[in-house]
Amino acid sequence: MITLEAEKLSFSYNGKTMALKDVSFRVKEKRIGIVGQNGSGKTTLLSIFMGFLKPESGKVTLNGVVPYRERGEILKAFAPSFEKGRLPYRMKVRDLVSLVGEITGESKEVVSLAQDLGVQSFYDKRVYELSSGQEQLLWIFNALSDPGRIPVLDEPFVHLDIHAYRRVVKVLKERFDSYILTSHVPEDVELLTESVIVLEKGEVRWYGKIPELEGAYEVFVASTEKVDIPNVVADFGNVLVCDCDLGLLESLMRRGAIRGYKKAGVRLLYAKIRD
Ligand SMILES: Nc1ncnc2c1ncn2[C@@H]1O[C@H](COP(=O)(O)OP(=O)(O)OP(=O)(O)O)[C@@H](O)[C@H]1O
Repeated sequence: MITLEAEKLSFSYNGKTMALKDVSFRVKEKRIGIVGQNGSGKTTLLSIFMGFLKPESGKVTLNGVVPYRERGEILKAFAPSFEKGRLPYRMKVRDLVSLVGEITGESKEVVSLAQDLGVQSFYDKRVYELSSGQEQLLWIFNALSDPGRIPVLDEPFVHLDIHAYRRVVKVLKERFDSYILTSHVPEDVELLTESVIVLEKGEVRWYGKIPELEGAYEVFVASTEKVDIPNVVADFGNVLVCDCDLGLLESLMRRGAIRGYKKAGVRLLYAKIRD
């Protein structure tokens, strides 16, 4: 179980950009998602929990440990994957995988993980030769390869194609019962986590267990179709978020006027965010 706690936590870069403002929450869960739009403060929050950044004010603990005071303790228990980190750039991927196997003492599992993630398809490349998506897969592999540590994944899907995305989702769902991940995509955190912290412009908009989110539906329409749907909260092109009646949606479905609908979940919180 992971317990993330923050109380009136604030952080600014260079004393200017307020990245987190008076953020408070307590989340206890095995799989936790941090979700928010670009620039909402996800990486900053994760960096504070990993002990890489010290809060300007307020309190923060991860499993009872104050991260910036005991970063060593945190990194013994958690394996962060940050896109902006460093990998041994001249090394061949195959050698890197072997090295990780030696370090963890779990060579067989490590090779099988590399295969399941699709990393073996670029074994003969050196790290500096990798595409963005391949490098990201390697970062994910790195964070997932130590069985003794809980993975912490910052925007793991951002450069991945649909096949790589599905492989990573499968690996996470089948092999890992505990991790923290950030994403700007509500559906990703709904698919992979049980509790979320929703950030909006450096503040917490909502936190808690995903099934506790009630209300509106997402309605899928073809872009050419003109459908009269009441109480539209937000319009994302051919996905509308509406606070409407289930009976109405069922009748629209029967008439073929809409393509489908589902509970809006985390997307409802996004729908209410205004630029
Ligand atoms: N090194 C930095 N120096 C100055 N400002 C920064 C720095 N890193 C982030 N910021 C600012 O802090 C705020 C939060 O950034 P952060 O990277 O935490 O957001 P994010 O939610 O992870 O964004 P994204 O989804 O785009 O990765 C933004 O306004 C960003 O411009």
